[in-house]
Amino acid sequence: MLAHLTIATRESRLALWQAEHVKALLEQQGHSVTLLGMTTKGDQILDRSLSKVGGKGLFVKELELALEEGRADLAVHSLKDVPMELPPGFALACVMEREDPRDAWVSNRYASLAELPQGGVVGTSSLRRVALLRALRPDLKIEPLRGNLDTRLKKLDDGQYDGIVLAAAGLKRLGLESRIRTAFDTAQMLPAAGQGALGIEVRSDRPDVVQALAPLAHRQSWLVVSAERAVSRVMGGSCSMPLAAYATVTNGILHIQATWGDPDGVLPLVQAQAQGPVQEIAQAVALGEKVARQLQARVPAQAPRAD
Ligand SMILES: NCc1[nH]cc(CCC(=O)O)c1CC(=O)O
Repeated sequence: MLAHLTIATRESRLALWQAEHVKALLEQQGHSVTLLGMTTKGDQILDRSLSKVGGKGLFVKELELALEEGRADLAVHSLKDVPMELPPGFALACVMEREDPRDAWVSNRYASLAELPQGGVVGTSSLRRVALLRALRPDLKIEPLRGNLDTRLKKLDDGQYDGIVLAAAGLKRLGLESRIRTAFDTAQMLPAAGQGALGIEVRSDRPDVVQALAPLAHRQSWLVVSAERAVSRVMGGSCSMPLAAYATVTNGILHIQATWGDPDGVLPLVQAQAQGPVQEIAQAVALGEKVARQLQARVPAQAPRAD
């Protein structure tokens, strides 16, 4: 059944690109689609790190309100920004084909992190990136960097940093791939759960919208991000914890790796991995949970837990 659908979206250039992308795909299916742009708290608060002001949920609450009030039918999110547990009444209707999941080194001075001299200044506010960078290069000076992609690139170009780390997916979507000097190996900079994938949120009582979205779902991407998000969920994954989780599927076997970092940067990184056959989402989730339990068993008892 064809429908008129309204997409709630943030108004950053990346969020609008993603919403337009979904709009075009739904129009190809014969639906008519309009966008409803809105600003979220996460877009407004730029002077503090997300982990201090309330976490990932800050980017999705306003959009959920629009769904709840019937002003919109679906919300398009970078899955990385979507909390592990959605509030009651909401569901992830679909996960779309994943873009490049890697982190990218962006710099006007150095072609790679390896070329950066001792004590170089790197910009990032992601606790995961901070923990992984510290493990790779304990000499670096890591400075906070927030804002949307254009803001972050502007701050780099103003000369405040020798280099910054951004998700390759966002740069590629905005036609800024040329800014990527090197894409980090996933083994070196393990991506965040869901990085590079888009998720579409709906109200749980809208099977009609879920049905309209079915052709946009990408099965393999859904499997891998389900495993990754299970790691975060078990670990209590708020963004006040440096946590990386990355899964791939080859010949029906899902392989997942995860890394836990100490928020205070004192304890060494803890790593775990698992693999197994996957046909159903539940199997992917079980592998993610297994990796999370391995991590938990290896995190030193005195480690501060995220609150
Ligand atoms: N936290 C912000 C955010 N959310 C999604 C992306 C990039 C695109 C994606 O991962 O889908 C970014 C920017 C970044 O981390 O550099």
